[in-house]
Amino acid sequence: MRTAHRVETVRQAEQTLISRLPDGTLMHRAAAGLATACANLLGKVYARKVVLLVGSGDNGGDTLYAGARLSRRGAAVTAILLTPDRTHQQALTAFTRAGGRTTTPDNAQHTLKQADLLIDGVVGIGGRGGLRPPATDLIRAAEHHHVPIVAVDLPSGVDADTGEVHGEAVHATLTVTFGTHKPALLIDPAREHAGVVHLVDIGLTLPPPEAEALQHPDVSALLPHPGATSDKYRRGVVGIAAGSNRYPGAAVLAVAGALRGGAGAVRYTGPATAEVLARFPETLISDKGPKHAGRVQAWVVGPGAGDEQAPVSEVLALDDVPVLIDADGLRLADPGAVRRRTAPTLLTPHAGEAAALLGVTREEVESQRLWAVRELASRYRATVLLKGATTLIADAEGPVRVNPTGTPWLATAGSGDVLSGLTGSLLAAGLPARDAGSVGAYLHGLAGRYAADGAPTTAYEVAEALPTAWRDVTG
Ligand SMILES: NC(=O)C1=CN([C@@H]2O[C@H](COP(=O)(O)OP(=O)(O)OC[C@H]3O[C@@H](n4cnc5c(N)ncnc54)[C@H](OP(=O)(O)O)[C@@H]3O)[C@@H](O)[C@H]2O)[C@@H](O)CC1
Ligand SMILES: [K+]
Repeated sequence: MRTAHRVETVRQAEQTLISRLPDGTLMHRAAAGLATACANLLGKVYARKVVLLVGSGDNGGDTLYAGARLSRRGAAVTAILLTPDRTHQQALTAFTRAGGRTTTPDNAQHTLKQADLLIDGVVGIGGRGGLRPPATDLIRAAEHHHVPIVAVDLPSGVDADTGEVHGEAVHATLTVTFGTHKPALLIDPAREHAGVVHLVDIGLTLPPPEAEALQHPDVSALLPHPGATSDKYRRGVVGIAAGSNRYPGAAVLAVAGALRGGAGAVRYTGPATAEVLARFPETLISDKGPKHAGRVQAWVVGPGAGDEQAPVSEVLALDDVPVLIDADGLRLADPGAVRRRTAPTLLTPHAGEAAALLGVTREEVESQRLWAVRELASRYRATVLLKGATTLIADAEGPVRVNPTGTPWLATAGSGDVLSGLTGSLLAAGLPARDAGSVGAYLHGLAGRYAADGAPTTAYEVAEALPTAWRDVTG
């Protein structure tokens, strides 16, 4: 599990540790890890041209100490001091003693153009707002000349706690972060600025995180495993109330996902019975609507529903069964009925649907994803899975789960229907809503990568790749 903590939490952990250690220990640990990561990226250090962009805080201090280490290993290191009168003095002394040179922003263009590497020490967890001049022009020049950039702790200009970006921010090749990830390193749009993220352990003891990203072993531990005695009912039956005369395909795709999600059986109700049975004869069919459909351990409602209100209301009224609401169902669901539910409810909007539910623009959701997912969870008293390049899964409180496995190829028609069926199946198999959402998104993203393999793919192929993703995770 990768975990991310807010700035305030990091600072508290730092204070606790610092009081027990000699002065400067943490900064030296950070700088040592940073220098090693830069050396690994460079391949060979000797005679390489390294440029440091040094801001006014400890982030600049880390950068100068790392620059000193690289200089001692034979690199030609030049520090551009953005605010010379506010530079970290001890670090600057160490840097110049190690043979590093300094320059001012006005004289830096030529040095930058020739650099093999730029280390971004403008600002770290103490930053507010986007880049400021003259850093803005220098970063633009480095990006223009394709100089690889290593960001120190965070890409300068991003908001550490929220992943928001107000103004311009560095686009790093590699971010070397200290002690723990920060939410911005997991959550878009900031995450896209971070490149590869490398964590340096500096010995902090940390409380529960603000955000967390599952990895293979975490997902494997959460997946349902049938025992010798489980029959189809013990493994869970998932009900799918989806599709309409206009969108029968959504029902087929939701069932396709549900059949690969670990439930023992899939029960379908809706107008696309013929289409579903033609593709999946193993589906149990009910023509009486959700209320009288028989035993079901979780319902999925909404994919391709069009304007069919009745199934959504019926499912929401089933108070002892977990429910996943997707797509048209989100628009049709009565917010009061969702809030009053006592069994778990999982809402799975994309940014446009989330915007409609919140009464804001899609752009506002895209730029404030953490806020949007938390706000929806709190307004609806539900678990919310906000789809996107990095899907977020949140309850009103507790760590937000960030799914790292997505691929842009998943932005294809019907892909969300597969996800809703799959996730509903995991709910029926007994996973809590947050786990079902995060495991569903993880497998779905991985399946998307297998199905696409670098080329366009279809939602149906994503569903077919789910067993491969499952085996990959558990193997
Ligand atoms: N905590 C830990 O465990 C450890 C922390 N460590 C390191 O310390 C870093 C935090 O250091 P920090 O607190 O000195 O803040 P930092 O990020 O350098 O910036 C503050 C300065 O930047 C300025 N400034 C603000 N916004 C700006 C902008 N947009 N553009 C330009 N400037 C801007 C602001 O000035 P002002 O806004 O007042 O003008 C202020 O002077 C952390 O990220 C890590 O690298 C490690 O050594 C190991 C242990
Ligand atoms: K930085």
